[in-house]
Amino acid sequence: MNSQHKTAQLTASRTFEANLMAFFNCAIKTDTPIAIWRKPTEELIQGCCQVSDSELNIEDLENAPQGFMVSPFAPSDEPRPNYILSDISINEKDNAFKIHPTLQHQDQSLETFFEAYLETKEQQSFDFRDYLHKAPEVRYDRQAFIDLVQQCQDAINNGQYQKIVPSRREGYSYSNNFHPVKELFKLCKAYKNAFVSIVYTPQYGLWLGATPELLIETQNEIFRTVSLAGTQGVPDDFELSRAAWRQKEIEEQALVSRYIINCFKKIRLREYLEIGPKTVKAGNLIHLKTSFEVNMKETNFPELASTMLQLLHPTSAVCGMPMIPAANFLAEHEGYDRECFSGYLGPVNHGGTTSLYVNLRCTKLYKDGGIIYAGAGVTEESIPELEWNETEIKFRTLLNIFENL
Ligand SMILES: C=C(O[C@@H]1C=C(C(=O)O)C=C[C@H]1O)C(=O)O
Repeated sequence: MNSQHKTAQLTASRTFEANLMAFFNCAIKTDTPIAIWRKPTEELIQGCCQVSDSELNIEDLENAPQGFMVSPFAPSDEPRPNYILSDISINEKDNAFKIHPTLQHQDQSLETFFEAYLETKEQQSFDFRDYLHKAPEVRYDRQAFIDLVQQCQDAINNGQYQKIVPSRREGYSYSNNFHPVKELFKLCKAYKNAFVSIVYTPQYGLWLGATPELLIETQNEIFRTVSLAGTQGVPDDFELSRAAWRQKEIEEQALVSRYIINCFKKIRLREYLEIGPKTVKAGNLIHLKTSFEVNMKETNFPELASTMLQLLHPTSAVCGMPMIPAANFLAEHEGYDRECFSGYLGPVNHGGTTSLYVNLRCTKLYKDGGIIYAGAGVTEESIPELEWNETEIKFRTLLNIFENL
């Protein structure tokens, strides 16, 4: 049977959630890079995996093949693979696997994947945990984070920095019926304005998240980015018109906006639309957000996305200002490797659109539990205990959903 007929058979008469779960399980079992995502304000859940074995490092977004980009926070000396090709894809609307045309004739990897899929689908006892590594031990240490915030402030007061964004991580255990795909469906329902995703690659492991922060988007000739900072925890029924911000948050967010404008200046881009700052709700939190929009055709910047990606990441929303000294400060003092937390990820060249998000409100999943990550922007006005509280409420964005079975 050829793969096309087989894939039609594979998905017939099963719900999308069941197909997606089997797709995910099969990818984990066969160590195949996979991404599943839902964009903010959209309903459509989509997934893709790469069965061909090229390891790609893509910098040129404009000419990239359809796929999913995932990149860690810290730069590396060697180019690392950062791409999952869309060899096999599925979406909620069609509920059927699609095979990328370039693969139709090179079927061995497809055959192998779909055989494993059929086998996994029937395997009642399948447990994704069996294929993951054990979690590193992470000590709960409130004082260590408070001391780190204090160190950031001392450095800021010495005049070298305007802002530093320290972060921390914490371990948690799963309930028995925890499954990443089930959690993704719950996150999609709870957080309409978030980019919700699962990513697995042999190199970076398994990540699940619901981020409020767009890094860059291109949709036909329109380029977008945002500056997002300032955080307050709010109840479910909070009305945005009641939001009040302290000078600290207003300045902290303005700094991120200035950073973006400076990047535009560096490349002599003068025409952009700036909207905000506005208060936006992201789950249990509110933030200040300014949106920037550029018409790439009118300004004659067809490769703006690739250029801005190089200039923007890591923004002063997740690293600090000035960027390189702040990144060095964090590498020296933060005490752990952020891996994909506060890196970026998202679909590239799907129907003329590329959308990359900052990987926040995310967790790495292991055999015996998860590790959750959060950071907080520190300026000279920060109160260390409040920055600790901010990381605690940021953890709740995901943990409230996981616990609410
Ligand atoms: C670093 C994080 O968030 C960033 C920092 C924020 C802040 O300091 O207020 C707000 C949104 C994000 O840009 C995180 O969520 O872990």
